[in-house]
Amino acid sequence: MGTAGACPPPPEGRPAGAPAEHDAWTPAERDAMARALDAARLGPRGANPLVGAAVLIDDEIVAVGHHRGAGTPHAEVDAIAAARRAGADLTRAQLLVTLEPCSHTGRTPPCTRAILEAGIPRVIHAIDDPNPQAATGAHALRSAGVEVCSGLLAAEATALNARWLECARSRRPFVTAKTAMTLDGRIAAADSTSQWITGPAARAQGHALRARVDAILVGSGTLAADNPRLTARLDGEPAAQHSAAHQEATQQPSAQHPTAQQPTPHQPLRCVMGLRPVPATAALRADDNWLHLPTRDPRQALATLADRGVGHVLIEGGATVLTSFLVADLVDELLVHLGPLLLGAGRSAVGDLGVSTLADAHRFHPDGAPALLGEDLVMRYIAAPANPIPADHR
Ligand SMILES: NC(=O)C1=CN([C@@H]2O[C@H](COP(=O)(O)OP(=O)(O)OC[C@H]3O[C@@H](n4cnc5c(N)ncnc54)[C@H](OP(=O)(O)O)[C@@H]3O)[C@@H](O)[C@H]2O)C=CC1
Ligand SMILES: Nc1c(N[C@@H]2O[C@H](COP(=O)(O)O)[C@@H](O)[C@H]2O)[nH]c(=O)[nH]c1=O
Repeated sequence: MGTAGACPPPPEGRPAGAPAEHDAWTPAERDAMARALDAARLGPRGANPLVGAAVLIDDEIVAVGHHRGAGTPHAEVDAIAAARRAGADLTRAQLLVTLEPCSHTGRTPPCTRAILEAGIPRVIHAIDDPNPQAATGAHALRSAGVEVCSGLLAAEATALNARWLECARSRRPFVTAKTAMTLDGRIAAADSTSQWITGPAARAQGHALRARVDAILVGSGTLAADNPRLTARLDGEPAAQHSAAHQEATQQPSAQHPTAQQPTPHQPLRCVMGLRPVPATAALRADDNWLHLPTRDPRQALATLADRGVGHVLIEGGATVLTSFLVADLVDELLVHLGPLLLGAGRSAVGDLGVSTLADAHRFHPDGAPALLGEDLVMRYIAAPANPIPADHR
């Protein structure tokens, strides 16, 4: 546990998420927060932030936990459970967590309750929670007699969730864009055929993603060309060659569920964006869980989705719609599924971004290792906060 006086001043008055590093943290506290950040990275991107936690007793990390996505235990609860399994005496522990513990009941009970029930006397969180519903956690813990400090590795914690924090600030859904392209960057042949560029294993991962987002969006061009169903289905073969971390992050269907064409329990809201009316015969009208967004403005589309309670939307294309979200810097996460074929002509995955010189390129950072699913390469990228260009690429 940190020495008396090592706790930085209470964070009141500091804007949510603002870094406030302090030089009085012990090396063990720093190590534990670094482990919590590493654990956080294992979680899936989306409507929820990436959060990790570590339990420290006598300068020893006795347990680490992280959040695995909506509806699953929060990082604090995960770490506390792991500490209990290890037989740790939590009344002597400090809990280090990358985001302020929540004090509200969402899909899971408040983390403050779990901390108080465990009898943990000291909590260090890296950054404050910008969600007004959850942001009273530090106050609630202090009121109950827990010592609460914040600001340790705050810059790293802010960077980890930069795009999520931006979504929270601007009250818009987190945007994942997925595109299945050929080796020469085409998403459809000259005659508009595109099914299928990627194989069953990569498509199965696409369906697993559909099954965890709140909404899926395509443009009216894709609707006209493909008449897609846009449902989440466990079709395709289970993937054989990808890491456990990748499997967890994407909630890849396991080898035990190779069922063909079976709808998953959660279905996303199926959305089509564009001014054209949605034909009465469109497959996505199969039930009421669909929405026409009669706009070409991506911000307008996201505002409408936010009003409908959508926290995570998947943009599946086509190129025109994807380009409009990229131009507006509204793609937080980009998934590229690369099929081993060449077309030489046809629809490019991305249209004109208004970039005329390399220095203005939209840059993304790899988010985990690429995975080979069947014969397709699946790559995950995260957008930089404001697409800064690394110095060595200038
Ligand atoms: N391989 C893959 O991963 C995918 C491939 N595809 C393929 O892509 C092709 C379709 O791509 P694309 O033609 O680009 O179609 P889009 O699906 O991007 O739809 C474009 C249409 O959407 C409307 N629209 C919505 N927002 C905007 C905007 N910001 N600016 C301009 N128009 C907008 C316009 O129609 P309106 O007049 O209604 O406003 C426009 O014509 C098909 O061949 C399909 O098979 C599609 C998805 C994924
Ligand atoms: N062509 C292509 C994809 N295309 C996407 O899948 C949609 C069809 O969805 P559904 O009708 O529900 O099966 C299509 O309109 C487009 O959004 N996806 C991929 O993973 N790989 C591919 O090669």
